[in-house]
Amino acid sequence: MSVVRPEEWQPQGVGFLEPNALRALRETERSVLVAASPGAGKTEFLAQKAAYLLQTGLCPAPKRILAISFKRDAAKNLADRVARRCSPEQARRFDSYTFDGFAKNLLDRFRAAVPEPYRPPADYHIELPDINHYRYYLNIHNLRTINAEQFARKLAEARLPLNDGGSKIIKAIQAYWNSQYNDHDHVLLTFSMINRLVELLIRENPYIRRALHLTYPVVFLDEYQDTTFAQFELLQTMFTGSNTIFTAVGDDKQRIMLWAGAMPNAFDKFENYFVARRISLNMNWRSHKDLVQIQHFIARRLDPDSVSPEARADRMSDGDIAAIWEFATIEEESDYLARWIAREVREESVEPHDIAILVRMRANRVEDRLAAAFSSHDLDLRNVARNVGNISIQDLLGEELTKILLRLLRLGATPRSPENWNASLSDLQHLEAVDPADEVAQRLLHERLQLFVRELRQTLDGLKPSRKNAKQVAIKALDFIGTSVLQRTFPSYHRQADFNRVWEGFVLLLEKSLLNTDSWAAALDKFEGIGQVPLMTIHKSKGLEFHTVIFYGLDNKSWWSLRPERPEELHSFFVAFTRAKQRAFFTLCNDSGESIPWIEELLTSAGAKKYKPSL
Ligand SMILES: Nc1ncnc2c1ncn2[C@@H]1O[C@H](COP(=O)(O)OP(=O)(O)OP(=O)(O)O)[C@@H](O)[C@H]1O
Repeated sequence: MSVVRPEEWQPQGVGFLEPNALRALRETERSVLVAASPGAGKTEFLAQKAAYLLQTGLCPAPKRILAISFKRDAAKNLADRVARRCSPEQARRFDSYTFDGFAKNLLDRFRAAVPEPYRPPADYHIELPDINHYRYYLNIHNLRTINAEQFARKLAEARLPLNDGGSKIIKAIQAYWNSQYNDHDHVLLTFSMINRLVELLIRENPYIRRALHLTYPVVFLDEYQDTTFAQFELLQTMFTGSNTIFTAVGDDKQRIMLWAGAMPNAFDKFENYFVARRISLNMNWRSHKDLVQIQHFIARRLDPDSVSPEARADRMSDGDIAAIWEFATIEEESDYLARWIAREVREESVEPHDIAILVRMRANRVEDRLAAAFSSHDLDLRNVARNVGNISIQDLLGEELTKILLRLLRLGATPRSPENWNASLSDLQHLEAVDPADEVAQRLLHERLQLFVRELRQTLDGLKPSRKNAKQVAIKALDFIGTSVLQRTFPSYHRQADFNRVWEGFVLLLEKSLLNTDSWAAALDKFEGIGQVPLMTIHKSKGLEFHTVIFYGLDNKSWWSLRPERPEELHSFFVAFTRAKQRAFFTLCNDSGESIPWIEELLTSAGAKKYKPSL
């Protein structure tokens, strides 16, 4: 693999990077904190910096880059961007994880080294509790005087081992750990407990620490503004004393996880601890000038010092770009949205998956409300938070197993697909650990894939694309790859229960996608959400972007917490608004609640209109 000289390296796949982005990219001696507004290209910058370090040999093999994002699909998005810009061998040295995924991976690999009495059995179960879980626990254990939110926060932050003679809350936390470990055949761990276990494991184990230092000279942190105290502490425990250089990107105005323990002073902490250089980006590549102007008006409410970014995208539509749509009834609202989206798809050629419906909470309820009207206009609504088995659709799509099997199925379902062919070949090389320079082995791999694709095409040609045939087809693809090969290659599938969760979700979603579908190719599109209108909470929309965003429910009941005295809610509002490339609309329905005057005033002063729409 040829190495590019650093001074000759050029940005990959984009025209150019702004001077500050280049400065931050070439800074490899010191940690950097890149602070910038929505759409400034922070995630893209990380992908470019990864390409720079990998292609110039500044991060030489076998050393790797560790990238940590907040959500599974953000980690996937970043890994995909790097894969598009680098050779497969280079891209494989880019480890893109979520915080939770990385911590769990370390726990599963080094579980035997976790000190007693905290060492969990290999078949521990993962629990995803909400606040009611803690309320219930405190209630039944007569600990009602302890506030559940405070308990959850402290549980996430308290260092292990817990001190026996500790305060009341520490004693309650110790009792909680005991109760989760009580039944040895059914030990239950939450991700915050896993974080604490791994922090203890690494603190106590200099060998693991050293291995981390040697493996990862470079660490990236995406959406850094929402890092929690426990996550930051884990990073400190892992990398203190190393030469690892950190690059964090984030936007203070998009901090939406304060309720979950995000550090309010995350940026200062980073600068001080890592002696980092702070660099700002000044462009907005996502949205056009008129929309950026409205965004900036809202941004100034969050931070009076915020600087107006330079908009780089073109405006593509003439009509309204931001408005509050008012409706009398839920039926009227659902009908209008369905008809409006259907018209946009038909007449303006906007793809259904490029029009997102965002909600503050309770996406399932909104899905129930909208589904009938949407289907009567031949629109499919995809609620990405819905679970298929025990995994959400959004998470499932970020899984390696999903990516590998989907590519194979696409090869079987479409006559020609060079992109999937190359990607599948590269998957096989990786899974079978074939040396790219070994021509004989490469040819054999090629022939194996060719044979399989021919067989799969024959199978699919003779098989009705129906729900009952989904599993048979999925098994065919899985058998070709081999369960044990996947489990050996990806640490997150080592435990059978983790593998099964993803595999079962894959089969269930394939079955679902085959309902009322007349071809295998169309079912795979449905599987990926192509041609469907996504519905998600603001939290799930972080880091994503859409041609048009429709925020559903700008009323005082659907968004009761949107009050001037709760700045973090305005942050959420800002995140929702800034997902739009071209237009952002808000619905207000009298059946659902009353208007929120201060936010309406903010929007209308920024340039948005308010009216009762009709088609
Ligand atoms: N240098 C560039 N040239 C052209 N397009 C770019 C460039 N940088 C980013 N983009 C595009 O701009 C959009 C926004 O980029 P990105 O998602 O990286 O922004 P971000 O700062 O991470 O946004 P947010 O904080 O809102 O999630 C993407 O579509 C990306 O492909």
